[in-house]
Amino acid sequence: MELIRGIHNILPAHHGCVLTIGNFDGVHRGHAEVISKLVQKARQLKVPATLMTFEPQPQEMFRGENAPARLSILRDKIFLLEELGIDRLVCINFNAKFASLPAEDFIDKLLVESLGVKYLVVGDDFCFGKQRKGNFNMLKSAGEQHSFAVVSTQSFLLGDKRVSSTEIRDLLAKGKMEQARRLLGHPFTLCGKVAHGEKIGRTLGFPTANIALKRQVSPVRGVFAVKLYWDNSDTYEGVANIGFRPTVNGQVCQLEVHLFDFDGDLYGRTVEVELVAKIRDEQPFQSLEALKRQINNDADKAKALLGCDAG
Ligand SMILES: Cc1cc2nc3c(=O)[nH]c(=O)nc-3n(C[C@H](O)[C@H](O)[C@H](O)COP(=O)(O)O)c2cc1C
Ligand SMILES: Nc1ncnc2c1ncn2[C@@H]1O[C@H](COP(=O)(O)OP(=O)(O)O)[C@@H](O)[C@H]1O
Repeated sequence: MELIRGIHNILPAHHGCVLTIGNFDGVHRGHAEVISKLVQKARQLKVPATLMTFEPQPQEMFRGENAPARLSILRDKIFLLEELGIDRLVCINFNAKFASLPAEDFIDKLLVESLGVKYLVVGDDFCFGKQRKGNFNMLKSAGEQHSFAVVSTQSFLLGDKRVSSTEIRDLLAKGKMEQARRLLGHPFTLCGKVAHGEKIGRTLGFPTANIALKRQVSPVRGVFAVKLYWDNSDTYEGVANIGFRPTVNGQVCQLEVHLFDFDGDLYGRTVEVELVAKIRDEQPFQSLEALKRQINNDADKAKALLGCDAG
């Protein structure tokens, strides 16, 4: 998959594509359905299947910390979109300048002149351009004028439930990991770099890799059975806490993972943590001793949930 970062990197050679536009947060089963149709059309028209997305996500630019917690960071999206057969990802830096681009310019300059769209798939509630004046009907008439088809995505249902990023966030917040996984079509993971912490973990007998979530707000909190891996590593199993660590007066929300059969050095490594099942909510403890006893318990539960050997 080719990654094009920023409008200025769209070259004349990129003219001609089938396109879909959106956040694709989580790259869930509804997204996968849209992408599969797009890829089919691309193969038929012999042009690249192209997806336009925004970084940060528009709500993050407009609402800052009040934006909903993300299901996937760009790195995860790239991986998942590539697996689904997207040939080109156009990632637009969503800043005040881009947000003020008039809807007509978005269509004429970007979609028609630069990208040479042959077929466009968007939700029929898709709004774009300055003051969000651009809409589906406007795209439809531009399509008639420049001879490209504009089709709307259908809601993808699992059972009687519409698969949406909001629904998945709700399931995750309630700790319903298996249901969330079903709607996502893949496990929910958090990704980040292992940083130095306060070195308390090892004194408790539970070294914990502290994984900085940077600006990512986690849609989940609490204690989980997890799997952890990086690049082409083996998969390690463990138990993790995501929260503020009230017992040691933590100030920022942090992901901490203790791995069961590991005694290496993880500092500086970018790791992916799959949250398999929730064990409990985070809570304050009277002493580190009490916390240690609880973590022991959590580790046993995690081992049972992951199907590891007891002990
Ligand atoms: C499985 C697990 C469960 C945890 N649960 C809690 C908890 O309920 N409350 C809390 O304050 N800290 C909890 N912690 C976080 C510990 O406070 C933290 O790992 C410890 O302070 C070590 O910090 P350090 O890695 O910076 O040395 C938990 C950690 C793990 C690994
Ligand atoms: N079983 C293990 N699980 C997690 N981290 C481990 C393990 N064994 C060794 N480590 C290493 O120890 C570090 C965590 O030790 P800890 O005392 O909690 O220090 P810190 O406060 O810096 O996280 C990890 O970042 C990792 O490099």
